Amino acid sequence: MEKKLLSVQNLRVEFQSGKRMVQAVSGVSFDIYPGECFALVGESGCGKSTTAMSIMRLIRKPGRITGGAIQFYGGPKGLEDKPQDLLKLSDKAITKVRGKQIGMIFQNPLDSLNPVYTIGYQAEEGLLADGVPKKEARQRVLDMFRKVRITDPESRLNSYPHEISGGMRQRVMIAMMLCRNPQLLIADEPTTALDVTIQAGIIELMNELRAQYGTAVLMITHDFGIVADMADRVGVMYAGQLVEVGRVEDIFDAPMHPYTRLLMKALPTITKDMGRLETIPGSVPNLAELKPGCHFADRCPNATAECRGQVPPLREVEPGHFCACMKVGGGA
Ligand SMILES: Nc1ncnc2c1ncn2[C@@H]1O[C@H](COP(=O)(O)OP(=O)(O)OP(=O)(O)O)[C@@H](O)[C@H]1O
Repeated sequence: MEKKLLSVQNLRVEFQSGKRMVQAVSGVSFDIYPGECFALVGESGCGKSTTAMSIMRLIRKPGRITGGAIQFYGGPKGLEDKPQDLLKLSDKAITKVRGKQIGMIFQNPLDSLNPVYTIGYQAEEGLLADGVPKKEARQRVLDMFRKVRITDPESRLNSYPHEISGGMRQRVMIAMMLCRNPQLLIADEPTTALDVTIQAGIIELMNELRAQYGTAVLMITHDFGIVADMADRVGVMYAGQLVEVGRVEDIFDAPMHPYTRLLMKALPTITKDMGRLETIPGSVPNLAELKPGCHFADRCPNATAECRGQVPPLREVEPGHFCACMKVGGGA
């Protein structure tokens, strides 16, 4: 069996909202293999970012990880046989994993960059923390700036974050993360804030770098176009749960879950040659008031009484293709 890099097991995260608990992530499990791109997709509020932030242990109050394990097999010298559970690491130990072994880029790079320090200083900081000598750190940053095609990289080192464009800032972030040679890069909607043409360049760049460095990517997106361009496998999230997981070609050719099918029909990138755009009737349930049974039942064209009885488990319906629906593959 292929070795895993990361295994998220039955992750649960909740947020306290006044007196109520919002179940942002309810029992999510998935694996990421070395070098692959796994995409988490779903409508806004379904728990994608919360899942990603849990891996980095960046959930802050009023949020709390209430259950599960996040087994990480990455080590300083490559894959380890015995994983470490990121949820059990001390604060000091997780700080060493963050950035060095698992990097993360966000929708808005300005949230991660400090406005008062130059880009060069910030990019070198991580490498210096890894014990790389100053001169070598500068050279590595410069080499990576060239790789991500930052124009005039030497003078960019002395620029402040607000002095460069949004697309260039995202290139800087990618360079900053990849120069530390992480085994996993988490990218949370990295191109959503950018113009379409700039978006395409960033996706192309990420694909190139992934091929070159063998970095696995967890891509968080609501855009199936990006999934098609980048992902090897996809996990579709709905109301804090994974409802379908499979290879990208299987999900595109034969989506199994009614939510995945409706989500794909509702996307302009998928339907542009097929005519009318459809919308998914109803709205995402309130995560503080989840009813028993399948969370999609109220919006599902196929739902019957049995769907409201219990949450359908994610089952392997075909090799490598998992679905959580009572009506698919002979029920629960
Ligand atoms: N700091 C917070 N306080 C309270 N609730 C939160 C907080 N952060 C997230 N949530 C709730 O957790 C749920 C999942 O949010 P999350 O941001 O993970 O979803 P998402 O799929 O990434 O959506 P988006 O694409 O809009 O970021 C939502 O119901 C959201 O309201």
